[in-house]
Amino acid sequence: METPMVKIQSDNFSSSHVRVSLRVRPFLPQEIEKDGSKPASCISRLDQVGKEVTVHLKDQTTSRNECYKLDSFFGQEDRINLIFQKEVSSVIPGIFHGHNATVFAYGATGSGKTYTMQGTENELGLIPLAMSAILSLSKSMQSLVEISYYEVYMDRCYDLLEPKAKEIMPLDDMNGRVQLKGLSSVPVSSMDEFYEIYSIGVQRRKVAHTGLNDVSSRSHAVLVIAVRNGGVNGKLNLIDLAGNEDNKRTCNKRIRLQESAKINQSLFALSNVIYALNNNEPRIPFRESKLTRILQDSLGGDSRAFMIACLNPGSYQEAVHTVSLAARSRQIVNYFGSERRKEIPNETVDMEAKLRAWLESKGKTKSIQRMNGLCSPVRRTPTSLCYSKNLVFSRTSIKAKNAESLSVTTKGRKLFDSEAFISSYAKAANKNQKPETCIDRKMEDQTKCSDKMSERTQELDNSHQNVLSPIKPTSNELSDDNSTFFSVLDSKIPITPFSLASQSSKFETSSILLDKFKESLEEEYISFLNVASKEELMLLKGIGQKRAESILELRKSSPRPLKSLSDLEKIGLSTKQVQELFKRGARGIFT
Ligand SMILES: Nc1ncnc2c1ncn2[C@@H]1O[C@H](COP(=O)(O)OP(=O)(O)OP(=O)(O)O)[C@@H](O)[C@H]1O
Repeated sequence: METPMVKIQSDNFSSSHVRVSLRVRPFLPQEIEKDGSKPASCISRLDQVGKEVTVHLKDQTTSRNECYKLDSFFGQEDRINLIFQKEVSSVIPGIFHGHNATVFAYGATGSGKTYTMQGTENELGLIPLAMSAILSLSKSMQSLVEISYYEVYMDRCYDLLEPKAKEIMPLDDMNGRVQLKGLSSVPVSSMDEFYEIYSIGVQRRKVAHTGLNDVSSRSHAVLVIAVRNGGVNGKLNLIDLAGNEDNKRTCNKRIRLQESAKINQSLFALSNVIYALNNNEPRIPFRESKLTRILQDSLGGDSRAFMIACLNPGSYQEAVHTVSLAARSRQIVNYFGSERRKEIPNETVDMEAKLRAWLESKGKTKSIQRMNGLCSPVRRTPTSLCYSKNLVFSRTSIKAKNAESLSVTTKGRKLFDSEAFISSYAKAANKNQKPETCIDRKMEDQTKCSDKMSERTQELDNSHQNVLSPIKPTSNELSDDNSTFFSVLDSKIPITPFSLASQSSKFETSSILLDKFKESLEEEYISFLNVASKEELMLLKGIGQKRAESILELRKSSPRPLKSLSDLEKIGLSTKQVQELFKRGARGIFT
């Protein structure tokens, strides 16, 4: 097939910014009905606003829907050449000036990653298009071009062009740059030479995986095109990432489960790195996986990177999984005021998908099982919707930090305010009901919640403020003595109706009151853990730097990952430690 003339576009990358795009492949012949009708696509709508595109995903069977923002979108009819022209060609001149660049294809198994990167006989992929562009520039600039090809499997690197080579080791050189010790490279001066060498590597990769009785890519394949232009070296990494997998649906076992955990872990690490770069975070977690460590000199700084998230249009769950991680990678967090915040469009996020991605990345399958039990489909979406708004509210609330006190004071009210709880629970117990909080409202009807979300932001703020604003206790039961409350907190200590023995009705009221109080204190504690800064977390008794960091890391997977106390087990705590932590935290309010 003839190589087309490659036009080089102007650079649409901002400094350190990793662009993230979505590509949807067409339905395959086997996915089309016998009568020729195509299944409905999980992409229901696209909105282009300025330089961003909002992708709306819809599950045709349950009507669940989500939307995410990305840098660009390529539909079923768009050719790979268009992706190359719009997103990749602009990075190529920089390689000749010593800038590194990376292109990743990310997505579930069978979503079209290899198709997009390698192409077919009829359509060139991003790899041959990039190679061709680099070769033509190298001729005019009289520079040398070499390629290397390796794979990262189970967090280990293997050369695909030098079969006898040992494992490749990433090592830091004297300048602090990562060198891949043992990686071979082969000079290339024409497309024919390239195809000859590259196809050997592709074949080796296939053979290696046929040995594992598997046809899908379970390793990340990295093709490096290195350019030596005078005294300047630059390179382009073209990466066909291993397919992300939902272990719950694939029922992976043993080696497959381990592979899958490693794949998901490295993909999550990659997403963390991209997120950190796009948000100008001071620390970029390159060392979280072998893949990110290898790419350290090709991401960030003056490097350029582009992630293309590939999608099978027929799988809503996969789409949510892929797009949420892709969108999370590019999400740029700006801490702006409440006025601006109201302009944020209704954006729903699948917390479960994100949390699952995080858990899988950590290989925490037990937690996933437990989570599956906890999250019923009915509960999921409204929870996600309102939690995300709740987060927006709470973030504003915790801006003002009081390092002296656990109760973080902001605009004249307290977050995690015991007094307000005591008062509102005392009132509620008399009516034998729990006072309404923003958390109760999460359980509202899904559609209502979605439609009225912007209106509800203010409402939620108000309800939260009502519960949290300092009110003097009105009930005698809880005004001074917290001992009963603490015996309720400690499940091992039976509640002894000591002073209440003679007044059974008073005891019943108190008991209901305390149950509800404990329940809601737990909810508020969890809410606090979901939004507090590291410093605020460390003010809680039992939470030191390490635990605070683990909670923050968990929060990277979703804006509100903790829904109950048992979710704290996901940061590696035992059930006993969680109970102890909560008890100490709750006691801390009163001491
Ligand atoms: N844009 C496209 N047009 C037509 N067919 C496509 C397109 N993208 C993918 N396909 C077809 O879809 C199937 C899966 O694609 P591909 O092998 O590229 O997926 P993948 O994401 O690389 O999967 P894996 O992770 O298992 O390697 C292949 O049969 C491929 O030919």
